Amino acid sequence: MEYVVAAVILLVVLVVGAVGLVVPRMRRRELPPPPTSGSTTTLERPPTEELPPLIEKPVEKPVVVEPPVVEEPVVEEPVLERPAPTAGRLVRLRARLARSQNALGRGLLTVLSRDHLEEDDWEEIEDSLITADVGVEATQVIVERLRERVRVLGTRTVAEVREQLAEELTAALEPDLDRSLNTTPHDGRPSVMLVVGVNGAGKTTTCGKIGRVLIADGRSVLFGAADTFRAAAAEQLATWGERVGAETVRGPEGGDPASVAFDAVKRGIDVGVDTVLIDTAGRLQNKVGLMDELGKVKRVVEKHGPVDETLLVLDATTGQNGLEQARVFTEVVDVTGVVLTKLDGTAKGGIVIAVQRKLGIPVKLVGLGEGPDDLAPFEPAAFVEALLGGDA
Ligand SMILES: Nc1nc2c(ncn2[C@@H]2O[C@H](COP(=O)(O)OP(=O)(O)OP(=O)(O)O)[C@@H](O)[C@H]2O)c(=O)[nH]1
Repeated sequence: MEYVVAAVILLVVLVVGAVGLVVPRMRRRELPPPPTSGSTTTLERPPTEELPPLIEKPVEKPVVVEPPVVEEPVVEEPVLERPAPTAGRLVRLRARLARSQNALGRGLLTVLSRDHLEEDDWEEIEDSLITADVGVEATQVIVERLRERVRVLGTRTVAEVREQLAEELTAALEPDLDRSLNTTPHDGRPSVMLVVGVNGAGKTTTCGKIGRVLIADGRSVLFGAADTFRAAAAEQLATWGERVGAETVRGPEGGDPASVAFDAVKRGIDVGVDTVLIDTAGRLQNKVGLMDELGKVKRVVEKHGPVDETLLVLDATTGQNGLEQARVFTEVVDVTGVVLTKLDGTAKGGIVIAVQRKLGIPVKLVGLGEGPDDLAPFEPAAFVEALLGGDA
């Protein structure tokens, strides 16, 4: 009997043990399969960074006391411009001229390339020059001389005749005339330059450009805004001055131009500049008024000493008409040089020859654009090359 009881107990123990082993295995089988190495499933790690820190340190933030923002006025140092050097300017600006002169150059070269120059051909050459505003008289002289040279030469090539025409045009421009500007101070005072011309011719702009030319060449300049008729003119001139570091003496709008001119020269003497440039008004509606005003400006300025240079500014686009206006000025003041502006805007560059011939005054400067450095000392040979549109 005892054996039976012992056997039953043993059986129960075995059964309980077997059940204990089987049940956990069955549970494990119900779990999802573990990820294999080729699977794209990504292992998700617990975001350790998101775990709360074990000990939270209190973050000490410095207390910043922002000063109140005080806006200081920005003092801008004026940046002075450096004008382009004047040497070789005409050659540099030649393209401007050549562009508007193409018709003349091409026309002339077409005629010159003909085998035999007949009477009609010479007339065609004359017409081309007259159309370019060279002037009838000057054209006749030029063509006559060219014909003579071609006749004497006998055989000729286009290049040779073109060269001879260039020489004749250059000769008509009197290359030996003195075209220098009288801008050197003397007798302990600055050189004084008056700039005159009809309104719109480009006086104020030219004054500014000349100032830059002089400064580029190492001179010191002072502007006198004696065009009190147009308030904007004084403003315009002062702006030119600020850009290159030249002082501008101005007067009240509608004030006495002679008084501004006088003050400008006085100031120029006091501060010891090299050149005083005086811009004047150019109302031509009333010739008597203009004569009176300009004459007075000149007389008053001359209380300080003689005017050294009087430049007449002429708009090249007004052609032969401009010549008549120019004459009025030569009657009032002793014009020593001509500035021919806006040559970039006309195909009639021949006006330079006509102006010099009619007025008997050298063209000293030419304006070839609105840009600040678009003013060039006049060089006859370089100008003619641009006129004919060939190689220099
Ligand atoms: N294309 C071109 N324009 C020029 C040239 N010179 C001057 N101008 C322009 O001509 C216009 C008249 O120039 P101003 O200098 O104001 O003429 P102004 O003679 O002083 O005129 P007033 O003060 O009214 O007597 C301006 O728009 C200039 O930019 C030049 O050589 N070429």
